[in-house]
Amino acid sequence: CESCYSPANEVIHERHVRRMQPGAQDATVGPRAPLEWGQLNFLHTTDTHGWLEGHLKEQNYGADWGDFVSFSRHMQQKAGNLGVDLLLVDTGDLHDGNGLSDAVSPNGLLSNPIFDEIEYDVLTIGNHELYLTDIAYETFSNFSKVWGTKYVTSNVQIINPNTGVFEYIGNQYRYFTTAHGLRIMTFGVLYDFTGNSNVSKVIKAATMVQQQWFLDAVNYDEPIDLFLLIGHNPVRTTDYSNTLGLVQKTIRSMRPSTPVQIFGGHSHIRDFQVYDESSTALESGRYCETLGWLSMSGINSSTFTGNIKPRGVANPSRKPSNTSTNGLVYSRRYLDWNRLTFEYHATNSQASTFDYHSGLRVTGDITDVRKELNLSALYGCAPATYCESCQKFGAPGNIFSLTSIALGATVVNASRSTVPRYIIVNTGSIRFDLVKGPFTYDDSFIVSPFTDAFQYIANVPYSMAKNVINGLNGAAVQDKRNSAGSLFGSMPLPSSKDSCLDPTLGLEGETESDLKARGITRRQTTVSPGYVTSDDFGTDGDDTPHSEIPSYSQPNYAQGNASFPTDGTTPDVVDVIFLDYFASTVVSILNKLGGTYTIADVSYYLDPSFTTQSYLPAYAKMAWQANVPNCPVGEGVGFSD
Ligand SMILES: Nc1ccn([C@@H]2O[C@H](COP(=O)(O)O)[C@@H](O)[C@H]2O)c(=O)n1
Ligand SMILES: [Zn+2]
Ligand SMILES: [Zn+2]
Repeated sequence: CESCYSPANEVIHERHVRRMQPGAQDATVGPRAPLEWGQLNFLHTTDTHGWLEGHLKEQNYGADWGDFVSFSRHMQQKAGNLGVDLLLVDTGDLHDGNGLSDAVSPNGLLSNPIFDEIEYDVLTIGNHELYLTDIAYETFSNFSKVWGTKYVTSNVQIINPNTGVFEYIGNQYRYFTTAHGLRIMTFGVLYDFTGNSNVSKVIKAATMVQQQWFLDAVNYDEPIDLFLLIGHNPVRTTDYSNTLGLVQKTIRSMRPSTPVQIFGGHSHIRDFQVYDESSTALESGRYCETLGWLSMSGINSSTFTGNIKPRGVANPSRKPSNTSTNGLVYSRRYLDWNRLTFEYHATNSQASTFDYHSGLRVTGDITDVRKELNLSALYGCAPATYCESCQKFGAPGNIFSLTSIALGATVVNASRSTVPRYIIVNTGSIRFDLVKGPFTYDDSFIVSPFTDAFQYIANVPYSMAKNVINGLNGAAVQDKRNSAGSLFGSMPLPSSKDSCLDPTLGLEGETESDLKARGITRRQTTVSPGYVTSDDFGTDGDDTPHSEIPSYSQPNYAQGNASFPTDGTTPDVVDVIFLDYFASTVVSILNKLGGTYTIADVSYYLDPSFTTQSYLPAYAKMAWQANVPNCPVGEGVGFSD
């Protein structure tokens, strides 16, 4: 940057450099309109998966957690000024997807304290807090203690290591009164997850809704103005993982007219569903790409002291259905996670600049942790971009074309290197696109964060082995994929100057003619590719309009191979290599194909320290290191440290 550096404002400089990416457009379309503020308002995050540094390679999602700290403080201040309530909600999955959370053991050790800088009112647990025992205990011993009564895990327990007895990781429910007097009962419900390690227990929703404590909480002896049902749980009731519908129905059967406001996650999409005339549900994407906004008015409460229709701002106006007569009205919005968006919606909070000291400090903490973990260390320079879903499976730019080559080249047991082999991974193990240009230590977690190890069954008859991949892809699915965005379609946003709004952006409530009166004619704007969401309220939920990114469905499993004869002949037997994550599924597929295998036939193909986190770095060192001196940093890529 030309002007922002001085030793005294190193943090601003660092962040500014991170945003001044080559190739930035002159102008692009920002938020479409100011937010509608109601009696009760929510900001919602979910499935952050450690992306607190923001998207360093996509300015469209380029804000970091420090920017979110400043934004949330502005919104709290604004809520106070308007005389309304604002609640901050998170619905889990804090790890597995970024170096900031995953380059330490246990995951989250350094990123959770950064995450904790947001003043959440209620939070709940995700499945990624429960796969591994050390992470489950980090969540129980540290995270849940930081959040106390605000951490609500209504159906998740863990063995207390001191007593040996199962207890709730957080609280079963939270009953609280808002700043303006609304009385709220909160439940936090994880979907019926079964992949947890054996120290935790996920009580099925169908069981939970029959438990006496739950029935007592719904029939609480204090008045309830609204049920706040949060869950790491897709909101769409047709999603096979959804159990929020059952919980909502149970509450509704006992409380016919009390509003139930639902926040979900896990399927990584933007979504909003109307459940009934006083229940709606919002899901706010993934990976710090989306900040969810929901506002509502018309809640009946004898103790509410605030404004039902705050003045000087737009108000929610949508009824859940055309025939609703109960007076409840709603608005929902999916905000793109960038400074332009945050600065636009933070206006009029009476603060003269956007950045709070607390926000700048958090940005500085992120920079420090990135340095400490050496996250920008380079493995190699990727010659092209490989995407998860923007290209057909099998296309050269599809990431599973790359993994197929990388697996063949790196998953090699020296003592069996001449035995032909198939190497199979679940496509859900890949979490993000791999971008042309520098492939860093951080990127290795972004693309393939899990620590699933390579197992195998030796000498499987070729006639059987060649059909395993099809069997897996046709077999009952234990895996789930849901990808909502793609780097392929992302475009950088213009950098908005620190502490200074883009002058072409209107202030809240300003029309085009107001702008003209201030001498501002907007520059030609460009709609960038990104989220195009359709939900129960229609197609106006995306705060920033985008053009649609192509999205192709992918199979659940993909494979590479190596050491097959090159003369066109077929081998008699091959090694079938797969991840321990789905070993039992492979055994059952082989048996369906005529085998008589048991899990005792499965052993490690490589040392279990070589995992799904290892093979892409190994491949990058092998194939992409020579490109490093000429690496095109100009592909929207820059380093923050
Ligand atoms: N060891 C693991 C754990 C999970 N996965 C993949 O992640 C998916 C769940 O992720 P969410 O963010 O949606 O909760 C799961 O379905 C697997 O695809 C994995 O590969 N290895
Ligand atoms: Zn997730
Ligand atoms: Zn999840």
